[in-house]
Amino acid sequence: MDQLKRQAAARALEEVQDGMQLGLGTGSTAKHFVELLGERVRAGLKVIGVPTSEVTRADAERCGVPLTTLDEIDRLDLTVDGADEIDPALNLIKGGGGALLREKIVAAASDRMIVIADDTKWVATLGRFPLPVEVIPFGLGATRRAIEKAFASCGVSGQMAVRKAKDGHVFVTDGGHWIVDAQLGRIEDPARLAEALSAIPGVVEHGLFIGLVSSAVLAGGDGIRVVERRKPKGD
Ligand SMILES: O=C(CO)[C@H](O)[C@H](O)COP(=O)(O)O
Repeated sequence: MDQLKRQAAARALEEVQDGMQLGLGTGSTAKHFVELLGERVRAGLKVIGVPTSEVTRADAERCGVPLTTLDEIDRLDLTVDGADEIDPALNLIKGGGGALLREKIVAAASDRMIVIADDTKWVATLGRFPLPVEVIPFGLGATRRAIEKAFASCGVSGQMAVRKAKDGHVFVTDGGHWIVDAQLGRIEDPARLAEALSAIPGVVEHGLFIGLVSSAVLAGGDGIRVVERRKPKGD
């Protein structure tokens, strides 16, 4: 599986050109991309990256990839990131690694986003992977009830749990927030659900990435498949 992730990362690296400003994703697949990018940088490629998490920042620094922030620059040419699920419209569930907020800010600031994954992430309908919803700890009970209402209004329901870290304590995101993971099974209308969740005051962000991806690079036993989004981003 790790080999497939690296293959997908290597294919995405072919899209990187000298002088590009890049968004650097988070997770085990995105880590391969950062490592391979670092090899190219050490061989003379000139790029600058914006990391989507503190973990990716540390990886990029270790690999020698020069970094900047979205305060220093306005736009990114390309973001390369992983995903937990990818549907045929190239909508995603992200946030398994807990970096969904910065990942979405970076993706939204990018002209193009390439999602890289092994082909087990490809699904007909999003929802089997628990949907991460990043929340403010204050008033969590009220926020959870509002989330349940939003789910019901979109015809979905399922158990919700505050994410725990490996040490058993509540998982805290880079932004200091918590994550509620919702086991929904099937999300028939992810765009509608995304809108409903975004309207809740205690929800900082959610893991539905709608209309942000330009193309998906999927690595499987039969090789690499590149799926392009039908309409260019922004249209
Ligand atoms: O959204 C993410 C982190 O917030 C990751 O991209 C997603 O969890 C996929 O990770 P991996 O490549 O390790 O399977």
